[in-house]
Amino acid sequence: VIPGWFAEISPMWPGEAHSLKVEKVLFQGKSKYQNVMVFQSLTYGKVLVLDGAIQLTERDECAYQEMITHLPLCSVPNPKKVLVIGGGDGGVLREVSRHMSVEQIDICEIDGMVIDVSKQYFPEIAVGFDDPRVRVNVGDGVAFLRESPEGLYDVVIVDSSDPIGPAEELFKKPFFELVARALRPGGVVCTQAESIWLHMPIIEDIVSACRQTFKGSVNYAWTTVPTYPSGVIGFMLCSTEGPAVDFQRPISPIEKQESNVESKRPLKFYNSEMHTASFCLPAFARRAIGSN
Ligand SMILES: NCCCN[C@H]1CC[C@H](N)CC1
Repeated sequence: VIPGWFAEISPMWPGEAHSLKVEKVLFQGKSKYQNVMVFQSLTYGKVLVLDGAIQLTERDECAYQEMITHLPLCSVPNPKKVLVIGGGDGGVLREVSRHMSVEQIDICEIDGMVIDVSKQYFPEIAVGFDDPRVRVNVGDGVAFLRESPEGLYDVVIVDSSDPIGPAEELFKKPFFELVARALRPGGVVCTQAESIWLHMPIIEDIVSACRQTFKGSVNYAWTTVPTYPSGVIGFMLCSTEGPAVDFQRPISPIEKQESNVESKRPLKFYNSEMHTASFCLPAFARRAIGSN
């Protein structure tokens, strides 16, 4: 370890470790589920770390939060009911609240410390919790879905950490089956789906579980996030049987919504071209994932 630097060392990405120069550690804690740390970096703003894995930095969180949210929400007409599993930093909530058609935003985050720490150190991200449509549940997303009514949600967003630790169950078929049950016909789920450079075997397992579970379309999209391992992150976009969803052509371009939020805080990353482009895969990934 180099003094003054945070190195993201993990068995999830052996032999490599993205590093950020640390100015000051602002918070260190241990919740019921994981180690939580916040530090001020020299060039990426404040950084949130869970069990040694970078969850977000102020400088590039826009790419992840905007893509994971607007890829699903701009793929269905008039989304009204949205569920976020994970997402305790509030960034996805902030992005969902841009959509004026949305009436109800449920969130189920397992670790209350993540919510508290985000509100204290990342107010620009935790602002998502202020939206009156948001209903917060602190608990396990699997249990939440077991208790939620069938066919309730238009969109489910699974904004999870990595499949090591509290999020492990969120990458397996039984969880996807609970998500499919909670979605309306033609409803859409978007999940955090790791890196095509680092996790092809994991992604292939996720894709095959999703193909067995979601009888609409199953697509993989990806984008660039400099501070995530290998500098990219992917998303599974799946729809249940019902009205067809064409993920590659956004039907409700968010940029054109007359929401007052847009004027106050314009999108930094997502637009319709990036939406369509995010489903284009390099040859090795297309061969492994396929597309339909
Ligand atoms: N809501 C914060 C983002 C959580 N997703 C991250 C994706 C990349 C992982 N290595 C760490 C979590």
